[in-house]
Amino acid sequence: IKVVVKMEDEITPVREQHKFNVANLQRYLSGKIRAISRGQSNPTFLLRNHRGSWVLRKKPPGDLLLRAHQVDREFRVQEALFRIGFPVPEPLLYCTDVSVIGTEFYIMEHVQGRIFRDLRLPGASATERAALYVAAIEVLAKLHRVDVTAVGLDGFGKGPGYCRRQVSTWTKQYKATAHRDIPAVDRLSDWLTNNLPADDTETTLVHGDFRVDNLIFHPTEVPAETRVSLADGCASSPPAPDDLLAIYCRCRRIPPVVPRWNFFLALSAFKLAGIAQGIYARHLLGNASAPDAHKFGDSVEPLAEVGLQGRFLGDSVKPGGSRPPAADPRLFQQTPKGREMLQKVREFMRLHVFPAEQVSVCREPASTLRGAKARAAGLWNLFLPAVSGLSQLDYAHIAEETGRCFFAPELFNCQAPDTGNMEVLHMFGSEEQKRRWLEPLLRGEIRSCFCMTEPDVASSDATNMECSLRKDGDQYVINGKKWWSSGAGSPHCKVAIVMCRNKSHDPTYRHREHSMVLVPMDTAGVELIRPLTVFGEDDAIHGGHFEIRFDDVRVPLSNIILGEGRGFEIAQGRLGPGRLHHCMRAVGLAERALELLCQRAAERRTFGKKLYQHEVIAHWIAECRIAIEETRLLTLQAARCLDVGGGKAARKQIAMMKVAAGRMACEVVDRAIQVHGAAGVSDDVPLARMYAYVRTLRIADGPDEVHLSSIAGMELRDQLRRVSARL
Ligand SMILES: Cc1cc2nc3c(=O)[nH]c(=O)nc-3n(C[C@H](O)[C@H](O)[C@H](O)COP(=O)(O)OP(=O)(O)OC[C@H]3O[C@@H](n4cnc5c(N)ncnc54)[C@H](O)[C@@H]3O)c2cc1C
Repeated sequence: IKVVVKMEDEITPVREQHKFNVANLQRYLSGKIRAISRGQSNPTFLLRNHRGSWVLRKKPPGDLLLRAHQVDREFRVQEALFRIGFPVPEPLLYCTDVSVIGTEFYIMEHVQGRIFRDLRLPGASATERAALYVAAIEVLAKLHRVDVTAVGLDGFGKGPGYCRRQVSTWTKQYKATAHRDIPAVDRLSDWLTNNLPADDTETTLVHGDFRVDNLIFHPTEVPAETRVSLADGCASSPPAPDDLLAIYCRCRRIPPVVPRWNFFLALSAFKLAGIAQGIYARHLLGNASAPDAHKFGDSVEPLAEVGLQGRFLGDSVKPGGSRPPAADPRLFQQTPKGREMLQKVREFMRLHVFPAEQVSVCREPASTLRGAKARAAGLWNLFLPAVSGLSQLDYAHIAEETGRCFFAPELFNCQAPDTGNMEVLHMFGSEEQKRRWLEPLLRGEIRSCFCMTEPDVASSDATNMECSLRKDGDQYVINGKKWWSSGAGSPHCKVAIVMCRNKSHDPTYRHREHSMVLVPMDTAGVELIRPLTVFGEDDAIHGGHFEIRFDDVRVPLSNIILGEGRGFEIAQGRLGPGRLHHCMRAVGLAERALELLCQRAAERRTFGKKLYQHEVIAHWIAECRIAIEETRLLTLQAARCLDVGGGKAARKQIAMMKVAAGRMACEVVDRAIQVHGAAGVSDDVPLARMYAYVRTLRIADGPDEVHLSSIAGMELRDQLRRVSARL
């Protein structure tokens, strides 16, 4: 991200009133920069020749507002910031000789990148959008952290009293340009004057017009440090104001409290009203640069009204301080598209899924017909942000809904392990691998399985995996045994992603010995040995969990995903979203179990009372509700972290959610079973099957104990970092 003065995205002819003497400029620049002038439509100009391009910034022509357009100050600050590595374009020269082009000007590096004129950041994905907003806030905080004295700007500003000066300057500027009486502006000015913060002593560098469209973002990337630092902030898309404040405070290393927030909101609106009035006045004088300057006159009064509203907001806010972000339901709002899809999924479940479930209590396999209906309704592959356009947070709400019935995810082509495998292929697959496997998976034409766990080694430590990988000419040869390969028994399962190992005997290579390889299920040497049961049941709804032998299985070298030794990297990418989907489904399942519990407690009588009238049962109901809400918030928080910071940044939240969801769902279903008495363990209600499923959650995708150890490790690391940051 680079903080720069504004430039138009498109080069347009120089406006008549902005034209200057190009020959003079060329003469002046010869020996300094060789540049050819190509005008732009505002006081910032692109200079280009065969060697490169530069940017010229000058004062606008005509009578100017008091203390506005001080390009000499801009240049000086930019120089100071550039010296300390702050992301501004390199300032190159300043010309005070007004005879050259009519005003003072300076020239700086031309930075290439993305400028978003539309603050909704069209073209950026939901994840990227949130990250870009957060990056902007981080840069702002970084600017405010600059030590003015240390960068040589001591004495530059006027020191303490910033708020008082701001109110007075903007009042004067507004009055100098006002074309009619607007009482709201006067009232706002009076309120600000009479309500200045008592402690108005802080001095920092202030960018007078810090907005997203005054920033240049990297052409393609979001800064790596931004993605990582989002882990704690967990902003959504676009991030909520409280989130941005929390991130700002953290980056400035100040307590998460913003005193007199209402004053600053009102001041911002007042300044905007003043700016709008200034632009309109320049339009009346005929030297406005904005093409729609004539419209600004109409926005002055509404802006002042907004400022007056701002007075009534809380006197101070504590982003992430007075209340944890997770407690604010706005943090987990879906995008409009996400809400629309959730509604559609709910309606689909009501019309096509729940009625089918009653035919054969949660056991009816997903019918092709219902799957086709879901697909026709556009409810297909919703789990994959790149395909569905939904964020993880959007999909988390949908996964909760589909979690209420065992076979529902399959109807929407959102069933594990295919979802994780599709994610792997989408993120890491070659074009050929995508064409051959991802596309038919996305169309729902084939199924897949994921072969990581092995019978002979403790697989919760993935470095133990033994299944071997050996190169032989233009082929890989795989030998080993896997088990718990879910879905492998389905007749539609056509491909396995197999975690294999190329042993190096060097302990430093432990995490670089494993690779993931695509193995078509019909390859010679792949043998399904036996299906495994879960609590004695075959659990065959998605094709069963199989033990598989790989005996001299040969595949082309091009079947490796990402490259040799990249298995762990892929596993990290795969497991984040997959775990999130499991957990949100567990929340939906727990909701369903609580529903059944309450129905039973309300209709069954023992010892002269309805079950719920026994206090112990009433308390169970309350405890289940609390546990579900807690887990949902934790899970949605993990979804937001994933959206904003990616899998690496969301690791701790994902691990916490994974442990909490399995435990919570087991507890809720167990209580529902208890309330049902013997019926609870029968097939008349889906609770026994629900229990079997949620109990496996505490083992599958890594047992609770392993996650607890890694949460503790990350927590200790974070705590120690905080301590060292304070020192
Ligand atoms: C229903 C179901 C579906 C599955 N689907 C798949 C699939 O599709 N593909 C696949 O590859 N695998 C699958 N698995 C396997 C699952 O991922 C593994 O069972 C899991 O990773 C644990 O490995 P393990 O069974 O070898 O347990 P082990 O590694 O032998 O661990 C046994 C126990 O040791 C304890 N333990 C382990 N490490 C620690 C520690 N650091 N601290 C304290 N205690 C510890 C834990 O209590 C753990 O439960 C599935 C499992 C189930 C139940």
